[in-house]
Amino acid sequence: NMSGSEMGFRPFDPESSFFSYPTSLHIEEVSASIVRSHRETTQYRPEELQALRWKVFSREEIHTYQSKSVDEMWQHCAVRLTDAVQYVVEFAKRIPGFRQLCQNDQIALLKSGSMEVVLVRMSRMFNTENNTVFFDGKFAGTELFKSLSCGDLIAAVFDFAHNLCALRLTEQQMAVFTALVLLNADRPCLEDRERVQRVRRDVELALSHILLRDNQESLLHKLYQRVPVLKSLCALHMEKLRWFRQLYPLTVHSLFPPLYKELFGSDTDIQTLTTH
Ligand SMILES: CC(C)CCC(=O)N[C@H](Cc1ccc(NC(=O)CCc2ccc(Cl)cc2)cc1)C(=O)N1CCC(C)CC1
Repeated sequence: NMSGSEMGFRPFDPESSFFSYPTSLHIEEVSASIVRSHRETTQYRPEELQALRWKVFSREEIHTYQSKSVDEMWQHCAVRLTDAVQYVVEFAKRIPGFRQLCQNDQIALLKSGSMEVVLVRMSRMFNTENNTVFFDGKFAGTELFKSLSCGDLIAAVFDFAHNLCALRLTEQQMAVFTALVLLNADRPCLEDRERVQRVRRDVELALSHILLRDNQESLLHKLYQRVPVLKSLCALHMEKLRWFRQLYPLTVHSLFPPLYKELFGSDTDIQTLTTH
């Protein structure tokens, strides 16, 4: 008969790292709690978006958007963007371990990660059949955003949403993936990277556990491959925003939502993020 160690049992050794390794029950709890937070903070459930799928803007409605001035349309999108970011902030606060990070690190992770999560979540409201994204209650094609005059950015946003949508992530996979996007220990200005890494480790295990259970381990590699594209898309957003702010400083200063400036502006005073 096989000896104890051959059968995979280890002698009890409280000093070994084995006992700090989270149990699969703990990992189940982490993924269940992240999926619940995701459901509570995504504004629309998949079945609702499915039902709205073919509500597209009429030619007249598209024309109305296209006749807006550049700064008017930017302001309109900034409000929508801030709205989406607000829900991501709520989601982050409910990720197990996030609230235990120091305030500085919570803000640093949100400043650098919330836009990325908005862009990942956008793939949930993308219709790959007619290349439209959900906006203002209906589905819109790229032509609707013409007056933003940043066609390259809009094309990149639609491309990214299309490719991610094609992976057909389940809500659970999306929930845990977006938690991983936020819990990035390599972000700038973090005070306690090891702490972020520890919180991240359980979420990494949760994602592998979910993909293994769904028999979709190949998805892990595909998701990690999308991360650099996500980063470049955010960088493009920031670049365009700097371009816009140079052209319309007053609009950004007085008409953009405060949260927007805190998150994407350079000024560090972050009141809205931490209070609500
Ligand atoms: C009801 C919820 C389920 C929908 C949640 C949701 O994800 N909404 C997004 C948020 C959003 C908004 C704008 C962008 N980017 C741009 O418009 C590029 C130019 C730009 C950059 C910066 C500023 Cl300040 C202003 C304009 C990205 C994402 C949304 O409203 N969208 C999707 C993407 C298109 C391009 C615009 C409309």
